[in-house]
Amino acid sequence: DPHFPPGPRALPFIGNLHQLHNSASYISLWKLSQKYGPLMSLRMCFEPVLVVSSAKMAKEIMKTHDHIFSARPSKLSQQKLSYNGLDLAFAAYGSYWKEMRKICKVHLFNSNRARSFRPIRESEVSHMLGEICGLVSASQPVDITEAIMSLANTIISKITFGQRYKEENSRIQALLREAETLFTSFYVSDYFPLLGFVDKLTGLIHRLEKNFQEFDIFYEKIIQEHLDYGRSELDDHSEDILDGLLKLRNDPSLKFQVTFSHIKAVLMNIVTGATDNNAAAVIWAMTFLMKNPTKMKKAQEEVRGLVGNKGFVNEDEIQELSYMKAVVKETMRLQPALPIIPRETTEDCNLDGFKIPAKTTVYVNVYAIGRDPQVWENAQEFCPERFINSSVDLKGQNFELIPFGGGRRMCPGVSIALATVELALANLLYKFDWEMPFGMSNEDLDMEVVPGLTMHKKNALCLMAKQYI
Ligand code: HEM
Repeated sequence: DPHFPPGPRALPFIGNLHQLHNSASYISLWKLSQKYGPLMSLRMCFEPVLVVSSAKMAKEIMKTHDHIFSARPSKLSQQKLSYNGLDLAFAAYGSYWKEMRKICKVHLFNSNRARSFRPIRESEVSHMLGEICGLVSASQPVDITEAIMSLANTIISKITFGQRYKEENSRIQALLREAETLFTSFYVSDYFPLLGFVDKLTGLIHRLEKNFQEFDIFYEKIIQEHLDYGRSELDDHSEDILDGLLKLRNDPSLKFQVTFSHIKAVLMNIVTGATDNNAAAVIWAMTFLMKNPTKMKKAQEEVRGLVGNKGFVNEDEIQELSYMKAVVKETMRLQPALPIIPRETTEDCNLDGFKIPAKTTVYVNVYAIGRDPQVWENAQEFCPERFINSSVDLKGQNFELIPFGGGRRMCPGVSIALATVELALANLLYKFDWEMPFGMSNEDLDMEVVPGLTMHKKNALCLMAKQYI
């Protein structure tokens, strides 16, 4: 059809399932887009899918036609784990989502609140540095992956629930891993409703139900603890996100009554959306810097020059570290934590001369856009310098760099995320000199990715540290 963007041939029945649904689909789609162009059509079984792979087209759908491209495809696993779309991330686009988004923006993710978590971030980063110092004294290697995952977890759980998960930590970790797998599994019922029994036979439905129930018990317990202790009346503790959500239950100005299910659904978004993405950014940044020792040195000189012998980089100082911030942007350009953003059209739309029908699934390939040779010089190279004296930022206005998405559905947690990522990275660079473990060179460092929702480094990043200060 000449009205439709071009694309690779679809197979009978499954369509382009093999290209769209595999552990590195962002890479296979990026390669296909080099042949078929920045707007490409495929089929997921019988459903049409539009893949967007250039900054110019991302701007068309996230700015010019944002109101048409702001729905999300509705899939079984997401609906189940989001209490049937009572959350923000998977809610159907419409008045409910708008109100929920407003509530979250005003009450949960505003910049005042992001700032109020500063003491939590600073004390947890400091705690992590202490642990690493312990390993240094014992001449032990540092598992950066583990250190950063544990940091991201603790910070998000303290921000959200006001406490660590404590004894539940490993159980919550396992639940999160399982949720990630369930989010990215292929459900026959999503594409062939009449064959839904297949998902029962494979055990997926049972696993989904179990994961949902276990998370539900966990949220319920934490909610009860918050209510029982009358915590919100204690003035010596800063309000966590759950306190903020609980207060909304009796707010007459809201367009709907906030129930425990709404609250649990939003908690799910934060727990699954925030922790891993934050951690991945720091781990990849350290990996890139280890592979590029001159850039590592430059980043370390910047932070050490600024902070001197004070011993810790605080959040005011972070704002001065333009090279370190450029390292974060460059990392997110090359290894965006969420390489593909799913959207769906709500109406027919003309796009670049093509007709895109309503209810088309849209995949914005953030990974491909970050490597678009039309906008990025030496696109494959890790070069933070490209962001020095550049106005390109991560706030969703520069469509060549959209690791947090853009438009009305953009990530609302961007300030909370960057605050954690930058503080952790700056302190790792300031406090230690990093080397490969004995007998290894930086060429042995791989960039392999684990299949899943977040683009995680597959093999743990283990390094030797020498204390600088
Ligand atoms: C480095 C860390 C993070 C990255 C890379 C990231 C990335 C993203 C992306 C790409 C989207 C989809 C945006 C779109 O459709 O245009 C998104 C949505 C979302 N993110 Fe994040 N995120 C991060 C951290 C966080 C944090 C810390 C929170 C909460 C505290 C959060 C909460 C959400 C929510 C609730 C949505 C759904 C918004 C909606 O559909 O209206 N994220 N995120």
